[in-house]
Amino acid sequence: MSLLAEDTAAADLGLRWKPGFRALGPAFLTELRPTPLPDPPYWVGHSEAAARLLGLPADWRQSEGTLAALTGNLPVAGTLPFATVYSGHQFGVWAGQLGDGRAIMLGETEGGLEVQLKGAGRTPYSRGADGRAVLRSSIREFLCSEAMHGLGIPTTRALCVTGSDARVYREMPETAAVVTRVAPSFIRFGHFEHFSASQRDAELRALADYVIDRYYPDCRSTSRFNGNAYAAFLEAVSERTAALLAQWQAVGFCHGVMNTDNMSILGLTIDYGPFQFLDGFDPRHICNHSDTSGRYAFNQQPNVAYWNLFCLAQALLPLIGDQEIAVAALESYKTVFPREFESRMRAKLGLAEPAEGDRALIEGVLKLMAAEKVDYTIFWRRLSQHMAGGNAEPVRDLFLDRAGFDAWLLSFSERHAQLPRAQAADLMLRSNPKYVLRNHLGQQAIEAASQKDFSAVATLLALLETPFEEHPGADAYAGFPPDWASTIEISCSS
Ligand SMILES: Nc1ncnc2c1ncn2[C@@H]1O[C@H](COP(=O)(O)OP(=O)(O)OP(=O)(O)O)[C@@H](O)[C@H]1O
Ligand SMILES: [Mg+2]
Repeated sequence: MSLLAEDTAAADLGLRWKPGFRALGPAFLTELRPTPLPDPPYWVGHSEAAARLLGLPADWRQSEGTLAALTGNLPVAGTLPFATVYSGHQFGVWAGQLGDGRAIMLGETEGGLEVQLKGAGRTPYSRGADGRAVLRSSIREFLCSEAMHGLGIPTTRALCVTGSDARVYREMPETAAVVTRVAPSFIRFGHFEHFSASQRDAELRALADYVIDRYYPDCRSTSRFNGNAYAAFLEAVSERTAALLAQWQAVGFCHGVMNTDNMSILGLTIDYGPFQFLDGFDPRHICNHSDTSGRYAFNQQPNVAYWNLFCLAQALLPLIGDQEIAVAALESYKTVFPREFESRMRAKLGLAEPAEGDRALIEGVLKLMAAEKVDYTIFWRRLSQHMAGGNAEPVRDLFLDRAGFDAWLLSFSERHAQLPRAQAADLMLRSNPKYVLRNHLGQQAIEAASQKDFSAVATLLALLETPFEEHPGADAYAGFPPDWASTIEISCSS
């Protein structure tokens, strides 16, 4: 019997729904409803861009029941919510079954977007935890999802955050919040690992076929790997992941929890927990306070992604059928990542076309920055402004080693000597954001929101949606982090 059969009231979001992932059947998910929060919900933040993406009506927040429905307090008309099962490797160790312990899928829209409520209550996969998310981590996830999109980086999106005064206990009492997330698919490497590790080959095949048919149809007609569609799929995921990692490294984004259950099969950034945009450039920066060994340090990320892809390859092995082919399907990661990374870094340097010596130019400036932990975002933006006609002094001022910087700047200028400066400046200003979601900015918005002032969430969102624009009057959001920023400790607790 339908879970909705007994509903007397449901909110109509004005969306049409289709079975999507749910059609895979009960081996993959458990149907259940979100658990209502005891205290009335309120809006904390919302993204009109995500609303347009979903095809919501212009007055979507005004329609009756929407706030309650997106907090999990009222069913959404036409949906049969569920939680999915996955497993994964956490911090390099097999963790066994995990699953959506607090993310509940409402369903998939006719437009092909899945909608999830993160923090909407316990599921059979909660493993003793409370199924909730706290306000601070929900604001961070909401803002960063939309910020990544603004930066042009593939990501799950966030429609809104709703809050409630309901208590949630972490290290201390906090309040609950729910993020409405949106993505073409929330399937992770861990979904494949789950069925492979438990030797359920039929389910593994059904899942792979579903993902290939929906998201990687070209793999069916591959001429590579003796026409092995599963190997072609693995290669395609490797390449998307490589391209994603290149973007993370170029923008200075540290994910913090690159477990295989937090790796999207579509190459999207997923699970915004202890992430951080670098302040000073420190390649070994560890953003997750719980990551004591530095497994997920900034400069480890490309290798970790490859390690995670290896886990995916292992999971797909029963389908691929040949170890050598599986390993071969991972190979392109090693060429796509450096190629994409160099291309992104060249764009940051205003270089549309490659030339010999570019790698040295990139490595040279990163080395100088690392030596003095120069602010990563500010450096690139000031360099862009210099290219756009500004004086070199503001860039120079970032370095104590003036001679070292001057030598680099000379080779940079020589590289640009024959190139049109306006075009280079334009490329740089489109590649080097002025605004990123630094920890302290998120923290200020969180502190205001916890006093029920949600204006800072909205202000930050507006800047982060178009981070390459100047936004006159908002320079305070583009400055150096205050001293207290380095004392912010963000851990897995969320
Ligand atoms: N408060 C909680 N209640 C129930 N399950 C939780 C809770 N926090 C984390 N989990 C579960 O623990 C596992 C690992 O958590 P992790 O922090 O990677 O994910 P998450 O932030 O909950 O969600 P997602 O990856 O969907 O963004 C997942 O199975 C997750 O659902
Ligand atoms: Mg997760």
